[in-house]
Amino acid sequence: MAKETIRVVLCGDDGVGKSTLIVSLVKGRFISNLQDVLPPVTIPRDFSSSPYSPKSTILVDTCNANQATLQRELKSADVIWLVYSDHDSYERVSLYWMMTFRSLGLNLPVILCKNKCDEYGENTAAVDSTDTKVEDEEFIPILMEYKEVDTCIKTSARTQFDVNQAFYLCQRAITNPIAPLFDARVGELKPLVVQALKRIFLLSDKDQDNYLNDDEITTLQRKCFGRSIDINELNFIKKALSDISSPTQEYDGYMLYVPDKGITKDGFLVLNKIYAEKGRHETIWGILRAFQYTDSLSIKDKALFPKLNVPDTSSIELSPKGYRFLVDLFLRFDKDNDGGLNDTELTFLFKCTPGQPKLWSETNFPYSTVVNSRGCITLQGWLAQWSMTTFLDYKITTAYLVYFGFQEDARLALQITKPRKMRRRAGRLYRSPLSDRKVFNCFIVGKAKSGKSSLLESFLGRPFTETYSPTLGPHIAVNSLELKGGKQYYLILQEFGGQENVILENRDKVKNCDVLCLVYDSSDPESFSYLVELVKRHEDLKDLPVVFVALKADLDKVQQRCYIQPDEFTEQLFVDHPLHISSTWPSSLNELFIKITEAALAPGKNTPGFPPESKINEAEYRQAVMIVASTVGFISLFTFTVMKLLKPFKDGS
Ligand SMILES: Nc1nc2c(ncn2[C@@H]2O[C@H](COP(=O)(O)OP(=O)(O)OP(=O)(O)O)[C@@H](O)[C@H]2O)c(=O)[nH]1
Ligand SMILES: Nc1nc2c(ncn2[C@@H]2O[C@H](COP(=O)(O)OP(=O)(O)OP(=O)(O)O)[C@@H](O)[C@H]2O)c(=O)[nH]1
Ligand SMILES: [Ca+2]
Repeated sequence: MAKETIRVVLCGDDGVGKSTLIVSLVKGRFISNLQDVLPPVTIPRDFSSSPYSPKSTILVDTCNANQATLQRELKSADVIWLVYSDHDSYERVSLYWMMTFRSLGLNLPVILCKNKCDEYGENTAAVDSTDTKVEDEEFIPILMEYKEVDTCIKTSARTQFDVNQAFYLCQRAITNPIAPLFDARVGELKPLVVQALKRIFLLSDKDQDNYLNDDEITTLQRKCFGRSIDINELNFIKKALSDISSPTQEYDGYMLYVPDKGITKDGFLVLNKIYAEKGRHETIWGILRAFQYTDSLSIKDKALFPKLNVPDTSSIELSPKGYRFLVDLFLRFDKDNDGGLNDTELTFLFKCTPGQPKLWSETNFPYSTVVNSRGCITLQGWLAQWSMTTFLDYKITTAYLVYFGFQEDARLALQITKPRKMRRRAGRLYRSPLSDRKVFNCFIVGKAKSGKSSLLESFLGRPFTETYSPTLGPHIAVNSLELKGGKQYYLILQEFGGQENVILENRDKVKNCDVLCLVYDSSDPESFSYLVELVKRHEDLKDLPVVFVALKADLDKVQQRCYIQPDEFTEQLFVDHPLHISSTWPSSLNELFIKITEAALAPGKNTPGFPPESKINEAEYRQAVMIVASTVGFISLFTFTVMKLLKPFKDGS
């Protein structure tokens, strides 16, 4: 609840018992002959209050002698406790008080209270049973006419009858407001509430048979109210739903409850509507809040987008808990158990969300990942897709986990990888090996028509096609793969179409690239010079691990029309010669994807410009000899070392 303090302003005609009610509430007993106006009284939240109740509630007494003060107090109120006690003061409720509130421009909830009810019955015990009818007759026209009137209640400051309850209703008008839930004029739940409750029904219908069975209701009850439902209460609800949907009743023709199956979605909505009509707003709010709804009936941003401190060079991955939740979700929605989610199943899965993430439609989901022969996303693809989503924009993941009904803090479904460390060699920095990451991002760059898209498609296990259609914008593919030893990784491959240069100039994008895959068409003589130019143009790229690839190995290899041939070029950069592969040879592709992953895991070995360790040692050694050879001390030391090394040989021989 946003409000920490709420102000309850008591008003009503002279002598109706305003001051006495306040004292009665605070002291717990009746005191007569009080001063006209009491100073404001602050009542702190007690330990038994709900977490949504305010920290403190201020009760403000008023009198009618000073109109200016009265008006000022009314304007500062959060809720008005309007008291009357007899026929005359009742008449003035609509003739004077409600009019006054409206003319002052107050749009506040009003709790209408008929005090001194001890005077109407012979004794208090009798009051609530015999007098109810009269009260109802008095209250109904006011409730009908003034939507501001939240609830009506009768009290007795003398006998303490329902004084606490009246106070509670004042608080409730703020903490569990009815206005956002129910449209009193048309007598229906408001559309946003209906939408939220439908989503809650979907999430609670675990076995997805469209009924809430006893177990599901019990689980829902425990989630919302922290206790299990009483069997009698449950039977009462079922009977009530059956009764009101029987012939000639209000919901004749509706299916609200089906014996042995459970409560239907309509039944669930009608039940909540009845709660609203009966003034049990807090029950509806209890349900909504358990599912993270705010007072404006949207899901809390704090739940959708929890704060996460992510170091600049870390990445975000799904935790085992996150993967488990997504596996369960997939299996639950794969109704026909064929290992793929078809359109209907996907639509149903996304029903409790605002629709598929924008990122997904932009990346041509499900064709961004593995689909089966019927074009349905498989479990492998589903997990790969979420691994990619989490890597690219983890906020999408936390939000959707909440939409899907992830019960805990969405952060528990994620893990932040260690910040990337840098090492220094020969005066240059390079990326340290990684041990805690399993999702890697690889950029595939190369001349148009060199075969990048075909590579992405084969990565997803799709058959090779001869037809060429140029890639205009970015194109992404994600899949899992296993390295020797059985460790599983996810690899995101991206090509950029016409935007290649723009992306490679963007430092943030390059920072998030784990491996750069430089491809050329070994059957096209004009293909390699493109890469040489590209490496020259973007100096930054030399800090990334790179893998050179010669595509279309099934076609005849030609001499590259370039001042330097591919093998020579890679040698100059101290990286491996291009790997020759073909999208028509699956085993060669496998080799490549493993190589890419290994380059991501051990970036140092694949970063251009670093001679292999042995060559460095040789160079350093030669340098050392030159520096120290002049000193005699070194020579003896050196000789000593050599002798030590030689000795065991001698001994052994
Ligand atoms: N029988 C009965 N008398 C009550 C009750 N509450 C208040 N009274 C009496 O009604 C009279 C007026 O009570 P107050 O509390 O002064 O009324 P008020 O609304 O503050 O009146 P003003 O200060 O004049 O605006 C006192 O004599 C109270 O003892 C009640 O619940 N039952
Ligand atoms: N023989 C043979 N042809 C290939 C191979 N890979 C791709 N092709 C063909 O080469 C042409 C271009 O392939 P794409 O994968 O679209 O090339 P691209 O690099 O994505 O092209 P752009 O999107 O324009 O940059 C297509 O006609 C493919 O069928 C291969 O390994 N062998
Ligand atoms: Ca008073």
